[in-house]
Amino acid sequence: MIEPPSRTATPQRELEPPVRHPDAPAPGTVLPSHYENCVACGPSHPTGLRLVSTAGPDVTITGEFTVTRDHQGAPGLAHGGVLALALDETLGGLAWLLRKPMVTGRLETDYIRHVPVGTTLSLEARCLGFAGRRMYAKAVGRLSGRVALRASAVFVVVPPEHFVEHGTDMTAENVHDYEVNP
Ligand SMILES: CCCCC/C=C\C/C=C\C/C=C\C/C=C\CCCC(=O)SCCNC(=O)CCNC(=O)[C@H](O)C(C)(C)COP(=O)(O)OP(=O)(O)OC[C@H]1O[C@@H](n2cnc3c(N)ncnc32)[C@H](O)[C@@H]1OP(=O)(O)O
Repeated sequence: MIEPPSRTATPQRELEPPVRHPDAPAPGTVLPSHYENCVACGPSHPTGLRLVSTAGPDVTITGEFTVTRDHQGAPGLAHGGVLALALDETLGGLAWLLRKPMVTGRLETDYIRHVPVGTTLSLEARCLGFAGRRMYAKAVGRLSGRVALRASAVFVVVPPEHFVEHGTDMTAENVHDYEVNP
């Protein structure tokens, strides 16, 4: 089956420019984990990435995580799926600045350099803009300044009820809290 053009992470038309929400955390603010058991950012997850994100200027986010033995694919090297997780989380963090609930629709990843256990990956995500409910964004991951990963993504804006309907541990009440006081 041929995929419709809207499914690629490359915008097919001019995008609405992204607008940083007036209540977005100031640049330099370290963002709290959005869920304590999140495999990417949750402090309670026993083997998660414990990725820490920071608000950047405009509609950008930076993130950092240190690769441990829990994140291996080949011995001593990070698993590609784990690296995609780190990119997904950093890109998803753009929701803090846009203040819109959204889910990953598509994530295209280029693996450029291997990422060894013990190294710290520095990530950066930037919102390119919107086409209707679709949010387009790019991310890059660096090791000591050298590009190791690149990603392009489409996130889809969803109503807050999405997380109540499809998740567990979510009630209309705490989704509301999450929205107004994330
Ligand atoms: C709750 C309030 C929050 C407020 C926010 C405030 C603060 C933020 C706080 C915390 C957030 C911080 C950090 C987040 C960190 C990490 C985030 C991780 C994110 C994930 O890890 S999340 C899990 C993986 N993710 C899924 O579990 C999605 C499963 N999936 C679905 O739930 C549906 O599939 C859905 C909803 C995607 C669409 O379903 P739907 O029925 O609502 O809409 P529909 O199909 O009509 O698509 C509408 C338009 O999106 C286009 N579109 C759809 N799919 C596309 C695709 N794949 N590629 C390109 N474009 C796509 C269509 O082409 C159409 O575009 P158009 O209208 O222009 O034609």
